[in-house]
Amino acid sequence: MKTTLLLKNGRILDGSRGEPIPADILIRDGKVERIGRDLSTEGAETRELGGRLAIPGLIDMHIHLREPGFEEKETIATGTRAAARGGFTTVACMPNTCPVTDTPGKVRRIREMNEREGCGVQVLPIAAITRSSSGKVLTDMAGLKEAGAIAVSDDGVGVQSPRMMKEAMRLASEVGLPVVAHCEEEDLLVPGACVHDGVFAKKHSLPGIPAESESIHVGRDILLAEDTGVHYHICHISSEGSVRLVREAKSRGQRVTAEVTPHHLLLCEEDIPGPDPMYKMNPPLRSIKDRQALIEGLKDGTIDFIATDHAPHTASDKRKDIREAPFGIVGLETAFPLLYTHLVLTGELTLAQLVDRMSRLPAARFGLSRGILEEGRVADLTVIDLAEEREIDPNRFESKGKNTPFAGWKAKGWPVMTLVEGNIVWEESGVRAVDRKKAWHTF
Ligand SMILES: NC(=O)N[C@@H](CC(=O)O)C(=O)O
Ligand SMILES: [Zn+2]
Ligand SMILES: [Zn+2]
Repeated sequence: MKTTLLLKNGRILDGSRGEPIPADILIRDGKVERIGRDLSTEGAETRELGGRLAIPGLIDMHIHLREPGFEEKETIATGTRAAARGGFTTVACMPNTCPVTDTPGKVRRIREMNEREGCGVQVLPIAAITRSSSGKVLTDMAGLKEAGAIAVSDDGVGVQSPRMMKEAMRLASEVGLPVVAHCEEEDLLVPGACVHDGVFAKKHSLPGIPAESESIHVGRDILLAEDTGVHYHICHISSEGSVRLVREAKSRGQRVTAEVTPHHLLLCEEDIPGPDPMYKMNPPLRSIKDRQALIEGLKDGTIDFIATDHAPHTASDKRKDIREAPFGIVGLETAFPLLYTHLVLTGELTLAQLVDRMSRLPAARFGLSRGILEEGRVADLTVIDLAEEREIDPNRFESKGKNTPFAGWKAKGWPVMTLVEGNIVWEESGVRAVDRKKAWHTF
């Protein structure tokens, strides 16, 4: 049942605007009906925002929900709750489940499971490029699209054969699906490679993953995509070389987009305290130079937006030796506060730029009619408390995955309420406490 909801005294910031404006938001029938001062409506359910920031619902185009097949790591129920708690109203889930999402029926099943078990967050399935993501036979992309897949990806592995990739791009272009690429050339990997092939690997005598194993695929795919006209999107871009290649392709007007994760923006190999699997993810944390190139690329638009690559694993998975433990860390419940605290408050990005790169831009690049907070739009929005500082405690995550290197970090900018299509899907108790001055971000 859709109700009328009135959010009082918010500060509204949409990535496309520069400054937040103080206003109330009236939501009716799942849409933003009015944004303005001193709104009132008989009988509306009301929330006092106390000057807190209201932004378009965050959008994460790269997460792993693990269901079906790996329910001990995450389920659609727990993963969508983690998304809602992190302020995300739309997430796109990768197909590396068991079985791999590689048929129209499996795409439909994810959507049905989300209808039944999800907490209300919009889940957009990404289907596989090749059957079982084994790189050999293309999937039925027309059928996948018809079933509701929004893109194709073999995330978890790179498509090794350039011929296969070229065929995939031709087909994807024909049916109108973006190709979302996990860029990794296996010929450049050594067995057990688990961290970036750099100073940390050397110090701990660990087999390394070279930066070129990513960038060689980025370069290859940009060349392959050129005359197919496909929308080619690069997952979790991590190296300076890859950023340079994307910048060059964009300067020629090619339809290439890229995402970067919070952890690659905030950490590099020098921040890894020891051979701890909590710092093991693919691609690995690279050099400080790579990290700086990612921040630069995000600022100048070479990198289009931020995606968490939320990759939950069990505690026993992550207790293994770093060579054996699986790659991946969770991200949904810490992304916004970490980036606000460590990129906005430090002056690297403006708040509006961060919001834009986590809402409007991912939506725009994938043609989703979301990510903008204005009258007449779908009421997907998130309320953020910019003032209160809290420590990251994985035990309080809604996600089953507690695998984060950010445990114990202090951050500000916590989501306190998340609305999808006008329904409150997550609300923190205590949100009503009002201390306007404290809640306002100073510009
Ligand atoms: N990023 C990771 O380290 N792991 C992902 C796979 C992937 O995104 O490539 C996973 O599924 O666990
Ligand atoms: Zn990947
Ligand atoms: Zn991934």
